[in-house]
Formats: sequence, C-alpha cells, structure tokens
Amino acid sequence: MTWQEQALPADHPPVKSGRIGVLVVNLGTPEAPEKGPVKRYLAEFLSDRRVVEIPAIAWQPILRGIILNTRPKKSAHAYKQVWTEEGSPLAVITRRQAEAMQARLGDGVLVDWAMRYGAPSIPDQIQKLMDAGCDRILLAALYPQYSGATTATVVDKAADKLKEMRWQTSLRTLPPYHDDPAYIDALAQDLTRQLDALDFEPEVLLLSFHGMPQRTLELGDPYHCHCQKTARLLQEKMAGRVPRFRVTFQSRFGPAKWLEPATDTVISEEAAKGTKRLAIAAPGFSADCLETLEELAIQGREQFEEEGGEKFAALSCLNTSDAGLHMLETILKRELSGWINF
Ligand SMILES: C=CC1=C(C)c2cc3[nH]c(cc4nc(cc5[nH]c(cc1n2)c(C)c5CCC(=O)O)C(CCC(=O)O)=C4C)c(C)c3C=C
Ligand SMILES: [Fe+2]
Ligand SMILES: [Fe+2]
Repeated sequence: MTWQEQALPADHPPVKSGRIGVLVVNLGTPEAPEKGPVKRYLAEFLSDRRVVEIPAIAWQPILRGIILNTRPKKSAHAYKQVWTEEGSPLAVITRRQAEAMQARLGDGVLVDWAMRYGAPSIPDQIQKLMDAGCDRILLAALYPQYSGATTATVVDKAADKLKEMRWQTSLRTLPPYHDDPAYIDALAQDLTRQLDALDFEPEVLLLSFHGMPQRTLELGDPYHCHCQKTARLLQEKMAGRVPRFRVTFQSRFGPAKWLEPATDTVISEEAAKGTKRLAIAAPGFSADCLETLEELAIQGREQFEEEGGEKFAALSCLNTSDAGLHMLETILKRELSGWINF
C-alpha cells in the first residue's frame, strides 16, 4: 500500500479535490420588500465601516436612533414597486448571471453567487464551494469601478471567512474593469441596440453612476476617476450616436457633500433649458436594481415629465444581455487563466 492509499484518521479535515470555484458577488438586497427585512438589510449595510466612514461611536446612535426608524418604511415602498415574482431584481439577475457563466465556463469550474449584505452570504457560499472540493476560488465582485465601499468590502468579507480556517482555499479577486475594452464594447453595443429600439432620438444621454461622498475622492478612492474614464471611453466608442453625453452621480445619502453633478439636478437643468427628449443609462451597475428601476426609471421619468420634458427612456443595465454575458465570460476566463485554460 502506498502512503496515498492509507485511510485518513476519522477526524481528519476533508481533503480538497482540486476544483476551481467562481463566486459572483453583488451588493445585496432585502429578503422581502417589507419594513422588517429592509431594516435588517440597511442595518447590516450601513454599519459597514467601509460604507459609512464615521467613527461607530458617533454613527451608530444616528443609524439606530434615526435612520433605521425612518428609512425602512420609505425604502420598502420603493422596493415594492420593482419587486418581481422571483424576488428582488438585483438578486434574480445576479443568480441568472452566475447560471449563465456556469453554462459558458463548463464543468471545469463551479460557479455560484453571493450578496455582500443579506443572503446568500459570502462566507456561506465560500464554504459551499469548498465543501464541493474547490481549493481555488475566483471572487468576482461585479463592480466595474473600484471603490472601498463596494469592491474592498467584498474582499474583507471573504478574508474574514478565510481567517477561521487552518487550511485555506486560494483566492483570486477580479480587478476593476472600468476601462476594459470588453466592458466598454459591451456597453456601447448594448446601449446602441437599446437606443435604436426607441421611438425617439434623445437630445442627451445621461451616464448616471452611483454617488459617493466627495471626501472619498479627496482620500484617494479611485472610484470617481474610474467612472470618468468609463464615461470617456464609452463616449469615444459611441461618438455621434447621441448629440450630447453628460456624466452624473445618483442616490445621494445623508447630509455630507457627494460627488457632483447630481443626476436629479441635471435632469432639472436639462428640462429648464428646453431639452424635450432625454435618455439615461447606468453603466456602473452590472444589474438593474432599486437604484436604476425606481430612482431612474420611475422617479427620473416623473421628474423630467413634470418639469417639461416629453420623451424619456431609462436604458437597462447589461444584466443577462448577450453583450453583457459575453463580457463577463471574457473577463472571468482571463482571470482564471493559469488555473484553467479555456
Ligand atoms: C454601484 C456601486 C455602488 C456604490 C459605489 C455605492 C455606494 C454607496 N451606497 C450607499 C447607500 C445606499 N445604497 C443603496 C442601494 C444600492 N447601492 C448600490 C450600489 C452602490 N452603492 C446598489 C446596486 C444598490 C441597490 C440595492 C438593491 O437592493 O437593489 C441603499 C439602499 C436603498 C435605499 O434604502 O435607498 C443605500 C442606503 C452609500 C452610503 C454608499 C457610499 C458610501
Ligand atoms: Fe449604494
Ligand atoms: Fe477623478
């Protein structure tokens, strides 16, 4: 009998079987569009020190005393307007993206998905992949533009899980892809397809990115620069398809100064100067979610029409479009190279 054939002691930890896992991650979303689940979700999200960079001793009383007593009701109402039979759009689309990647990457890898806040959690999904024999995992947070509040906190959460282990899985993380030709091409192709299908020609296309506190830019977070670079490359690629592009930042939260110009301010400015036909895209979101479906498609439209606009279109995110899936397949395969060659 060779040593490889000897039985392991009963209490021996499971032997990993050399499989490769991919964990697709996005922000997270409540379990239901009701006050209780929204409150639990917001409590977890807004307690993350990467998201709200105020010392806990000052922030937690504000969060627990004010925000978690007022915002959940309002947010639950907003979630109700976009909720689907299968659940929250962000979770449903992320799951479908992972399923599509499993089909495209083949049996050589196991693809699963997780939410940074809420369920399925990153630690549970890492455990699941390891239980299935993965000793190498590619952690793919689907944020094209890097920020401490999004990309870094996903890595922190995975590292918290690995901290518990004697025998860790190897981990790779997907780099930001804000200027990757595969991403820019996918956006240009998919937005052009959607513009071609409209029954009007927009005078302006707003490129609306999620906002961040202005302070994060001053502290060196590359997020703002990544958004600007995505926008510049996309405008170059789509040159001539719409007369004007404008970069804006949405979803301001709290009283601090956020990145400008704000999307709602720009919608007002455009309406005030007589723009009648406006389209809006959200290239920083890899999946449609509350921020695109409610804030842009519902509130944005209402605002533009009330202020004198006539034609409005909120374009979809890459989601599971052909262009979007092709892009994800390209960047995941590239990141897996050396582990598995396609
Ligand atoms: C795409 C990148 C995102 C960045 C950067 C980001 C920063 C950021 N967000 C908040 C506060 C909130 N964001 C909320 C929702 C939300 N945010 C993102 C993405 C980014 N956030 C997504 C995809 C979503 C949608 C989630 C969904 O369920 O569909 C919310 C919750 C909704 C609400 O109550 O309005 C809050 C709050 C901060 C403070 C921040 C940067 C520091
Ligand atoms: Fe956010
Ligand atoms: Fe910048």
